[in-house]
Amino acid sequence: MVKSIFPTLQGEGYNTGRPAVFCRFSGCNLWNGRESGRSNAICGFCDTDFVGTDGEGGGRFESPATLAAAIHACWSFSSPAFVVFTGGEPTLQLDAALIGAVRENGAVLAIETNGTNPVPEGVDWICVSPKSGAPLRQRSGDEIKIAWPQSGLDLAELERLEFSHRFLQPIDGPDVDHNTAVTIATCRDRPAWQLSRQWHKVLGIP
Ligand SMILES: C[S@@+](CC[C@H](N)C(=O)[O-])C[C@H]1O[C@@H](n2cnc3c(N)ncnc32)[C@H](O)[C@@H]1O
Ligand SMILES: Nc1nc2[nH]cc(C(=O)O)c2c(=O)[nH]1
Ligand code: SF4
Ligand SMILES: [Mg+2]
Repeated sequence: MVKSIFPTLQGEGYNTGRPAVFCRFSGCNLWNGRESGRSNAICGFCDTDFVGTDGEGGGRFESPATLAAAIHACWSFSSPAFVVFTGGEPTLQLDAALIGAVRENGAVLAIETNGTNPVPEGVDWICVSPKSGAPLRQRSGDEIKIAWPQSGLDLAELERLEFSHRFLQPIDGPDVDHNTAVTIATCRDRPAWQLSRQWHKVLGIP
């Protein structure tokens, strides 16, 4: 099930500013997506509506080929598409068949995952965003990008994992100004980490 498929610029982390097609899967294993469930959720600060299939380009796709075609229809250039799988939690649905179907057109594939499940082979860019209280099974990748601050996450321990780039991203919401100040201070204390801003929110793009 897919909540939405849309072209935009990657707004976060290492690939900030890069044109991309986002495929947002429905559903997550750390929150049911309903406001009433937020206080009991393992991940309680999520900024995303990933319930159902009612977003732009969303739906139930009958095969990997039809979903791949819908994704590629959002990329109107001759250069290979840059496709970001997100959600919700994309590892609950992204499998070898879909990876194969999307790659067939020479696309570069990226994933935004909470790391609770290993990412399948064939994804070119892995961004892991660990969540306090959830198991971390995908322990290597291209970038680790932590919504910050989160008590219960140990940055010294996370620095030892094999990621090429490390980001802290202020948690958006009612405390965003405070969280931004805390995140700036944490980066200044621990230079292994770089600040990630959610630029799509600043720019008013999806
Ligand atoms: C909506 S999640 C979907 C992918 C996956 N479930 C995950 O958590 O990585 C995409 C990214 O947004 C981050 N994020 C979610 N809510 C946020 C918030 N309120 N402020 C800042 N970043 C947030 C996540 O940590 C993750 O890096
Ligand atoms: N522009 C843009 N960049 C993003 N990077 C990660 C996002 C996500 O929700 O996974 C996201 C998003 O929702 N929009
Ligand atoms: S794990 Fe990701 S999609 Fe799930 S609730 Fe947390 S931020 Fe949202
Ligand atoms: Mg988002």
